[in-house]
Amino acid sequence: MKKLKIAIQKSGRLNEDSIKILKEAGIYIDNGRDQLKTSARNFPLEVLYLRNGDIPQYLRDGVVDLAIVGENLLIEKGEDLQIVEKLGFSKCKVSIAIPKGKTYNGIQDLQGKKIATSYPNTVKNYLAKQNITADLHQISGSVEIAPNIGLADAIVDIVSSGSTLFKNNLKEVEQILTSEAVLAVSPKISAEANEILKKLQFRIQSVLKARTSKYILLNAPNKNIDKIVEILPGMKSPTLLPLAREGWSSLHSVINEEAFWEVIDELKNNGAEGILICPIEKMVL
Ligand SMILES: Nc1ncnc2c1ncn2[C@@H]1O[C@H](COP(=O)(O)OP(=O)(O)OP(=O)(O)O)[C@@H](O)[C@H]1O
Ligand SMILES: O=P(O)(O)OC[C@H]1O[C@H](OP(=O)(O)OP(=O)(O)O)[C@H](O)[C@@H]1O
Ligand SMILES: [Mg+2]
Repeated sequence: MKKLKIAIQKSGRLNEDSIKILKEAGIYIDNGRDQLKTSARNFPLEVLYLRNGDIPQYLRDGVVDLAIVGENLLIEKGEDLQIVEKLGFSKCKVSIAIPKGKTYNGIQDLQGKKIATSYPNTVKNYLAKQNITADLHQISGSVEIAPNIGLADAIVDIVSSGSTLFKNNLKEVEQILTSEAVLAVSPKISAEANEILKKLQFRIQSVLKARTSKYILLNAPNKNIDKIVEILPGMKSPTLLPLAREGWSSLHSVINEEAFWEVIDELKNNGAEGILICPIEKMVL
């Protein structure tokens, strides 16, 4: 039987969450500590554990059909590759940072300066748009140390919590882009593999939808039901069940987690009681 070939990062920031999202989609694979290639037990999927940085080329060559990769890396060296799904984890920024003590009046301050980065194309394109030319030094890691050892005036690197910048006495002055883990597809994917991809994508979408949604149950006086239905975002027709208590109903619905706390207050102000919020494992639309 034909299998879909997926690349996931062998080790690093993307590895664990990549395996987790497949697992939540009901696809079980080994973690790749010893093997570089494995097959899913219950889905036509072959998994190759690769370096994040090598993945764009493997996609381009058709060595793998798809991959879970950092969006920022596709911007750096895979702009020709198609993203079919944003996966919502490994969120970060790619930013310009300079020593804390230095003043910064704008991008023109970087004209002719030395910039250390692992993402030269991203930096070049960003600066070119603003008519700035700088002296780029490509290094593959520990970029934040560069200004402290006299290698550069500024750096461009990934920022998440900001703690690496802080520890190295640097401050963020420009945000170039935001990134998250994405599912990217090879331009050489076969029709047969594409059919399996559609099935995988459907499962992943169910997982992602469930991750951002909560199931809500509450009791409310019948006279306030219309108002409460109005408050609950996104649900046109919630389930209503009569309670043994005269004049009251139980209302069930699905709400988006982000809107959640604001709505809870409004619900309480409108007489809602016994509010339960439950996680949803899968959401099939
Ligand atoms: N601190 C972070 N917080 C959130 N996401 C991050 C962070 N650092 C990196 N990422 C994201 O995870 C991806 C992988 O980063 P990681 O540092 O694990 O590997 P890498 O150095 O890009 O690659 P390789 O696997 O080739 O060694 C990055 O492209 C970025 O999208
Ligand atoms: O803002 P923060 O939360 O501190 O995260 C940012 C840091 O995380 C990444 O490095 P990583 O830890 O992946 O190490 P690496 O350089 O070996 O890839 C990135 O290159 C930054 O250095
Ligand atoms: Mg890293």
